[in-house]
Amino acid sequence: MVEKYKLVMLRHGEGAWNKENRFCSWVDQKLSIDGVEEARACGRHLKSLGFEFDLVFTSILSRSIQTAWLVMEEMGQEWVPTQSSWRLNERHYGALIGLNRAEMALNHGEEQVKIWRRSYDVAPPPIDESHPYYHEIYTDRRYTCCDVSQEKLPKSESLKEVLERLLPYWNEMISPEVKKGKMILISAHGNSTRALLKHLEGISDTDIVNVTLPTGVPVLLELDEDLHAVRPHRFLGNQEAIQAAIKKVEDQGKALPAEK
Ligand SMILES: O=C(O)[C@@H](COP(=O)(O)O)OP(=O)(O)O
Repeated sequence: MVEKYKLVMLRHGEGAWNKENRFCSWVDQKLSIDGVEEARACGRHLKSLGFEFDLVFTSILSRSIQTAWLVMEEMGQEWVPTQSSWRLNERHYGALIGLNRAEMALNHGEEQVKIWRRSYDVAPPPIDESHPYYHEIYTDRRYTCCDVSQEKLPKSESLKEVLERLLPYWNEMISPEVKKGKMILISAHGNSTRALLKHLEGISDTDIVNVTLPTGVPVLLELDEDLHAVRPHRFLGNQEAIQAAIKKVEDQGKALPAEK
């Protein structure tokens, strides 16, 4: 297979609740101080590699938008048009939103937490009106401007369901631009990026369990003319540091507190 297009994807820099090891999902947390630096470092790295973007796509959550701004500012490419959609939002973690992963592992077991976090077709229990963040999410003005009505927005999602709501956006808005030869940056989230990687690389339902994304690290995907990946995705940067960052994210689901 011959490489024809390149695509850069990104999980935003560390958010405040990533630091506290809480499921953040559709709660609109800002980047932590470390997350701001991760995003800036990512921009500097992409600049040093000579990337020139034509279009940026983000979710409608601040941490993904803020990351895109910082990356593009460091690159001196602030002028590049940006489009945002709820379809790139993080997976809706339902009733788990706001809960601490290590406490959940203590109460429900590490295996169950891994299933909730990384399985392909298991959705966490849905959020309902009694949940402390329900009203904050569903009365937020940003969800009145989506291409589906508020009542149709998810109350919890498996990775499969994330892919189902993301694919129309990929097919209609992003992939035509890639096919025009535009260099695209997608600044999104751990699980919305996993869903897209699964689709483009043809990762199996069982192998996707082992894909974890660290925050603030660019992911390069090389695609053929039909937009299939010609080789597995590559994380750009210091590979040893990236592997350590991936392990840290995986360890967030262990019953012992993750190392800071
Ligand atoms: O919702 C969240 O807390 C994390 C993902 O959590 P895990 O799937 O890693 O538990 O999403 P992100 O930080 O990428 O927006």
